[in-house]
Amino acid sequence: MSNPVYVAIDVPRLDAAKVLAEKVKGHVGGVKLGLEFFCAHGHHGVMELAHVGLPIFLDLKLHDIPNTVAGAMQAIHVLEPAIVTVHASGGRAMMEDAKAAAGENTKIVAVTMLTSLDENDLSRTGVAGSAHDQVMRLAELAEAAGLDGIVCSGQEVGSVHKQWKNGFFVVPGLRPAGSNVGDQKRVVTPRQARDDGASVLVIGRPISKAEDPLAAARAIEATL
Ligand SMILES: O=c1ccn([C@@H]2O[C@H](COP(=O)(O)O)[C@@H](O)[C@H]2O)c(=O)[nH]1
Repeated sequence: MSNPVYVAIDVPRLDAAKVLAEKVKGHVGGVKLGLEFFCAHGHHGVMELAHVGLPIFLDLKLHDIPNTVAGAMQAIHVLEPAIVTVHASGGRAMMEDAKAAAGENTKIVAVTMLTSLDENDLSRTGVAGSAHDQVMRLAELAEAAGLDGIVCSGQEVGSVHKQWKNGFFVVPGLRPAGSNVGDQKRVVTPRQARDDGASVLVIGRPISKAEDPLAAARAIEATL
């Protein structure tokens, strides 16, 4: 089985991003580039990181009207990302148009409820009910829109996996036992997420901020 860990490269400098990716590349399965990286370095930065030779996950969390999101998908087509994110709350038409505009080798996955949110945060946005129910509802919408899968926390991935048997599930908010959770609220260990059916494990600071990122990536790989 290939390594399910995608290392989140949330660092502002391109040279530091390349050094980190090169350092850990033997112990992760892919590289996740998000808003911080893409806003700073754009297409050029993604092409530079592609030289590392690992699949690229563009975590852009697109959320706009369908026509605009489809245009953004077409604009990143040339980068041949393995995975791209959109927000499920953008609605079914937006997700359908995103999928239609994507390259056939790119998986489109919908962010359901950010792992930095809990039920209090959800209720402040006007949504009553549990995180679990919100994730299940948006997963159903994403599946109906023809997406490949969703992003959810490890606390929900087991239930979603039972409902959507061949879905592709991206799980961030992962922390090796005893490590600092930071701004994440719905957290599990990488091993638990994998056992519950995660397809991709997104891990950022536990590797990127470790004193020795290579040792951290190796230690996480050994738990899987
Ligand atoms: O719900 C979500 C969606 C995306 N993310 C992204 O994953 C990484 C997690 O980084 P850590 O340092 O391991 O917390 C980060 O790039 C987020 O933008 C998420 O955390 N939760």
